[in-house]
Amino acid sequence: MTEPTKVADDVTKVFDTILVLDFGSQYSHLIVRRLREIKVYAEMLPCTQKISELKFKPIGIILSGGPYSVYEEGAPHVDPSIFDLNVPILGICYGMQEIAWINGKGVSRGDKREYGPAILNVTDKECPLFKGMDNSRVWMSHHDKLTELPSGFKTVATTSNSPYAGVSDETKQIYGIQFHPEVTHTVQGKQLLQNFAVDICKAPQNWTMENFIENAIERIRATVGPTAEAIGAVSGGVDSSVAAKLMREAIGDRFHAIFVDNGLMRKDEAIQVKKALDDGLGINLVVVDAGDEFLTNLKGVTDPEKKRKVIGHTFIHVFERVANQIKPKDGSDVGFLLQGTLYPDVIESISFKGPSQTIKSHHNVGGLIDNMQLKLIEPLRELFKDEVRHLGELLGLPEELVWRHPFPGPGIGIRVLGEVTPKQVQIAREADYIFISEIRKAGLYRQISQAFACLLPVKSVGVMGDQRMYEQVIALRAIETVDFMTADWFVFDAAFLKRVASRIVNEVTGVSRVTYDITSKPPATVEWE
Ligand SMILES: Nc1ncnc2c1ncn2[C@@H]1O[C@H](COP(=O)(O)OP(=O)(O)OP(=O)(O)O)[C@@H](O)[C@H]1O
Ligand SMILES: O=c1[nH]c(=O)c2[nH+]cn([C@@H]3O[C@H](COP(=O)(O)O)[C@@H](O)[C@H]3O)c2[nH]1
Ligand SMILES: NC(=O)CC[C@H](N)C(=O)O
Ligand SMILES: [Mg+2]
Repeated sequence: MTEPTKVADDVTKVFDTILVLDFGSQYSHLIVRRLREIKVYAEMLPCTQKISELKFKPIGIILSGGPYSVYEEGAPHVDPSIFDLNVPILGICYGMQEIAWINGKGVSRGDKREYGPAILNVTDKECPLFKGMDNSRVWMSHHDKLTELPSGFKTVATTSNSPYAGVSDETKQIYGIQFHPEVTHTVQGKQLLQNFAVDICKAPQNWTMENFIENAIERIRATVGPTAEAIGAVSGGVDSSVAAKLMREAIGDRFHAIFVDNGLMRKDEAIQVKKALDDGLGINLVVVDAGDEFLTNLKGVTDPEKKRKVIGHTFIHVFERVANQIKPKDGSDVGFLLQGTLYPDVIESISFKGPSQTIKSHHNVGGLIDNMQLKLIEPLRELFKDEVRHLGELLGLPEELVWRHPFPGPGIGIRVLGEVTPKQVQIAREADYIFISEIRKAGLYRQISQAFACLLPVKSVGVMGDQRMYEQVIALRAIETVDFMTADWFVFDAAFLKRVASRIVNEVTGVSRVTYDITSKPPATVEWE
């Protein structure tokens, strides 16, 4: 008998990991991002993490910045046993002040706040942290400062305002910097993080999606076991499609995907999703046509929040009904539920929000878990969106699917302002189709983060073929964004907008006017409802 392959139950057992301890800086997650970009695996945990309860031994630790002052009562402090792990440590801003506070308490409020660029002067050219760096711009964001060197440390870099811009204790491999290497304004920030991770911590630079895939599939197999079956809701969006494809690779047709056509999808979407997932990727897909149910429940509802609730509840209802009809071959019950949770969701739930606030619990799709008592599988929970896209490409998902603009679960339901009726949905859908087709034709689809058409519940006068028209208004929205938290409107050339407007009023019955939304987020949100 052959020994079963031993499967690591956690990514940190396969990839050497740098631990980022978060003190609540708005940039903390960027430290993780930058390390991943240089193929070093990193995970973030709150600064209050007890080292004895850590599931893995990191190869290095980074202490992030944070809004507090180390000398304040109630300020967060790191578990001092990080210093007993004998791994390199890098403190950034608050992180450096924390190291100084622990090693001599020389931290106090500076005369003036320093926010913005400074020029780095590397005074110790031998310091491995600053290898290849000098005279470049770094980004500062602080008010507190070191008043003296922590014991055992020396100065390795300065700026005109910060005599302790970089400090080190090379025998213990502990480093501190006052500026933020994780933001792109720090020109050689990535170089510094690479110096720390690769040269000082000896990180192997093996974090690639090629290396991730195999292990992820093995981990799913080990979790689900040889006979159990799993279900998952898929939308045709990139996250759920990539997660579904991994499940398919891991457990074949013991994975059942459910796609709910809520009648609020884009034109031909249900057909396309079926074609891509079922025919294209061999995923066991159940398509549920529930359009009537959604539209019936939406009758008379105009309040945006109420609409979202109605759509959400109907979705859970339909999903549960269909899930209960799926019976595994061995007569048992379905045991697992797939969810496409990504690392930003995880980070949001573990970020350090301050001593007085409780840490937010993980939010997830539709409350399915509470109701369904299924065990959760989240194969993408360590990944950022661009990593998921790369994974999708490697798994052979079509480009069209991998680079699809995000589409909200409530779909056209929140893009028809006012009451959602089949007729209104049809108008919004046709206009959206023309807009997106023209964007594709112009080769702009990948430059734009998200684009769609909205139907406004106002009427406006027009004239067409000598006849008076009194019809509705379509608003077009196209945005550029990195993270969808902030966004700016996309600048089309006038000829493009003319073409789209003319096609929509000519081809879509019920529209007399087209406008283009030129509001940034904030203050406007991406969706109109
Ligand atoms: N019409 C649908 N049918 C089945 N599941 C759905 C549907 N719409 C949304 N979902 C579920 O809700 C989850 C969250 O949707 P969300 O839009 O955030 O992610 P996505 O659709 O997978 O990816 P993307 O962010 O690229 O749209 C999906 O992953 C999927 O599990
Ligand atoms: O799955 C989703 N369910 C929703 O209820 C939902 N509401 C907004 N969005 C998408 O989130 C991003 C930011 O949108 P807002 O600026 O409108 O909040 C944009 O990409 C929106 O399309 C949703 N996605
Ligand atoms: N960005 C930071 O980490 C700031 C740390 C500390 N609150 C200061 O003002 O210096
Ligand atoms: Mg989606």
